[in-house]
Amino acid sequence: MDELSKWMEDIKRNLLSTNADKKIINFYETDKPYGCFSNFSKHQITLQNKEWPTTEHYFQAQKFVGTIHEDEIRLASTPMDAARLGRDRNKPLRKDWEECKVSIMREALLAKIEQHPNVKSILLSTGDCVIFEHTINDSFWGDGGNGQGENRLGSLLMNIRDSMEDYEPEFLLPQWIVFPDIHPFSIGWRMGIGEEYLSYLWEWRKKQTPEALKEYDDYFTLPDAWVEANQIREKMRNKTDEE
Ligand SMILES: Nc1nc(O)c(N)c(N[C@@H]2O[C@H](COP(=O)(O)O)[C@@H](O)[C@H]2O)n1
Repeated sequence: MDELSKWMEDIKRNLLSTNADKKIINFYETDKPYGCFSNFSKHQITLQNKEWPTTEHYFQAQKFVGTIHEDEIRLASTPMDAARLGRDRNKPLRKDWEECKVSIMREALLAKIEQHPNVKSILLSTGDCVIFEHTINDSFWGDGGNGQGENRLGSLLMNIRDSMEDYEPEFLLPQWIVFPDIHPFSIGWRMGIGEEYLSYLWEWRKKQTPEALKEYDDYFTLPDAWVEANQIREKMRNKTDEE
């Protein structure tokens, strides 16, 4: 690599490593961005020659493997029902549950990711972001809502992501997070570091699937100043078209 190319690579590396602490994806509700990471998301999996409506159904049923409760949970109408049945302590919980529950969760997540290419592409698109199941309802699988939880579900997702063959750690935050002081109408987006960043962001976006970009755009919502600027731009464009 020649001197100039090396210098440009260094600039790019420095630019993309800023704001690393903001590379965070919180998920929980299935109807919110990155909700496909939740075990309650409606992604059917096939495991052990059986179909499971969600990873939650599979996970909860494995607490009673080999008993009538396993199929009872598999056939539950919703993941919430499956969780309720699985948490019923009147049922005979398998003796080794504490030792095997994390590997069973991993098995279920792997099946979901391998059997649903859209979930796989969304997971891969998170690059080197830290993924949290963000909820006060769970301090083992989730982050406890205050970051003090163990976040085992988020960690498993990251572990699977990072070991995938086509994994690329690159993840670019939206421009308004990286350069909050550059106004949407500023010349700063058409020259210098702002323009440079937009070109990297554009290249990165081109590598993502439409499903992954939808999650990204829904998660990183435009700040008011950018919404207003886009509306003004749109008005100006329409006016020019009319003339
Ligand atoms: N929706 C919901 N409500 C709760 O109260 C929860 N703890 C969770 N977390 C999810 O529950 C599953 C594990 O349940 P167990 O408590 O180990 O039976 C797992 O899918 C967590 O992500 N979700």
